[in-house]
Amino acid sequence: MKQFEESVYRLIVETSTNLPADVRRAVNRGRAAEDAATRAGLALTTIAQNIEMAENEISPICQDTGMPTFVVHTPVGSNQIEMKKDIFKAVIRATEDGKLRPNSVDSLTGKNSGDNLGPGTPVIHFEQWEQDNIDIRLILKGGGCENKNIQYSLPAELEGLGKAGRDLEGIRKCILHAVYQAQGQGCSAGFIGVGIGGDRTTGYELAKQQLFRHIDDVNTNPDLQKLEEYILESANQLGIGTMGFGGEVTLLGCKIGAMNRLPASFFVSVAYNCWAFRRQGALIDPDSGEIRDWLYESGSGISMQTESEQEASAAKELQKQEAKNREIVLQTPISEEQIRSLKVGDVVVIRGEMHTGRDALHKHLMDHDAPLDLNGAVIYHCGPVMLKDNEGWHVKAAGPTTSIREEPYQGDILKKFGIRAVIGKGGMGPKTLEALRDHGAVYLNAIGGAAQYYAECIKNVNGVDFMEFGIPEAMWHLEVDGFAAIVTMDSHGSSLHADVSRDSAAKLEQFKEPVFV
Ligand SMILES: O=C(O)C[C@H](O)C(=O)O
Ligand code: SF4
Repeated sequence: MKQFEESVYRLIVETSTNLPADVRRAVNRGRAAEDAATRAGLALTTIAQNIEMAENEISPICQDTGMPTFVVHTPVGSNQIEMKKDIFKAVIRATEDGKLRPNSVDSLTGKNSGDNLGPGTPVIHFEQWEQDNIDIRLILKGGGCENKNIQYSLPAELEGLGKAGRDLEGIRKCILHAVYQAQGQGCSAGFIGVGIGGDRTTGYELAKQQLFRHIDDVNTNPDLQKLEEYILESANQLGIGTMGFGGEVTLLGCKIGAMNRLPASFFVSVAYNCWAFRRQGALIDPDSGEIRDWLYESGSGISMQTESEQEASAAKELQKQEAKNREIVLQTPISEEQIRSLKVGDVVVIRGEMHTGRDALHKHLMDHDAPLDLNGAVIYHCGPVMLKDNEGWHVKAAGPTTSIREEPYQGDILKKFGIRAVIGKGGMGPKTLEALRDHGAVYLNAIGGAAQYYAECIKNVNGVDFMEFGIPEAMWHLEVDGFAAIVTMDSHGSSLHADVSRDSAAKLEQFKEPVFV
């Protein structure tokens, strides 16, 4: 099995950088259903562009390359111990090459192992089968969407939907509720895998197995097939939209599986996956270790440009120009006056220096000084993929992370350091909104997962602090130009996120009445 490690390496690179054909088609269907001139339409255009950039650059589609999870079927008699060693080696190499972000963090000390290895990471499931090939599949599911997974124990009382019993009706309500509670925070438009039954562990496992199904397959169980179709259609009426901006496209795929349960338990487990639905697989020759075939059609043949974009390049230029005219340039450091002139819906373009900061930094800044003056500064909720060579650090991928995690800290930190803008995704809560109003600051929503798109706006890495927090959590000082984002929370008390959340809660109630009786 000389080639096995190389084959696993190729599988990792392909998974991280080239979104497969079925996922691309689903995103394209979403684009066709959304009005291109809306905020959600704009977000989908950026997503489409980012998918092609990642493929061309052979760089991560999203900076969060997730929890590498391998599912391997091996012929009887294959040496799984050797395979595991090769998988580890391939993971280390892919991390060194910037195809995976170092994502394995000690839960007690916070120390990043730096190479994606550590207790419990990567995840590898082996299973024997009576076939000649090795079937190895990989999913890279990021942390933001993982945080939106949810498990229901029936019977339950669900917000907006009322009683959910131990039947298809109850299951239906749980799944709709799962999409609703994710809002835009898991980088909608998303895909969901649902596991009905099992125990708390196997229920989630079943849900994640569903994510390995082809998006266009048809469930062999007619009840579940109907439910899948119903959910896809109904979830898209919730009005959450891409990135939670509101709109027609909230869900791109729904796959449901069922297994037996204990008499006392009835779990419905939902695994939420962002649009950056990265999974691939290969059939491998058990003697040579070479790849015989890919298990999911490659995305390379599927263009992410709409027909009109391909045809009308002149019109596109005009559109671009118009968009440029509407944009507001924010040069850092930003004044309070400039911030006060902004309102929800404005598109801004940032020029100058911004500083990354996420969980570790926010906690630290609560009771420490900042390493530099942050008056008028922009904080970017981002954990980039970075590589170092003789010339210094380079950004390989740098999209936003879910901002709501910083809700306990953000308001205090804004005021303490005089920060004027926070960039992230998914929005923040009432405490931050109040601080934005009191202090004069804005929240800017960038497009989650568009890691190549934003990396291109970063012109220089000016420096870094807190490397001891690990690459994703360090405070990177980045020189940017043309970094576009949308004001979704302003300094006058308005929040697009609060509006969409309220509207979708009202829409959810429309699904209260029985459907499958
Ligand atoms: O960790 C990250 O970079 C992003 C994360 O996947 C998120 O969605 O918040
Ligand atoms: S940032 Fe968004 S696209 Fe990237 S892993 Fe997190 S949820 Fe997925």
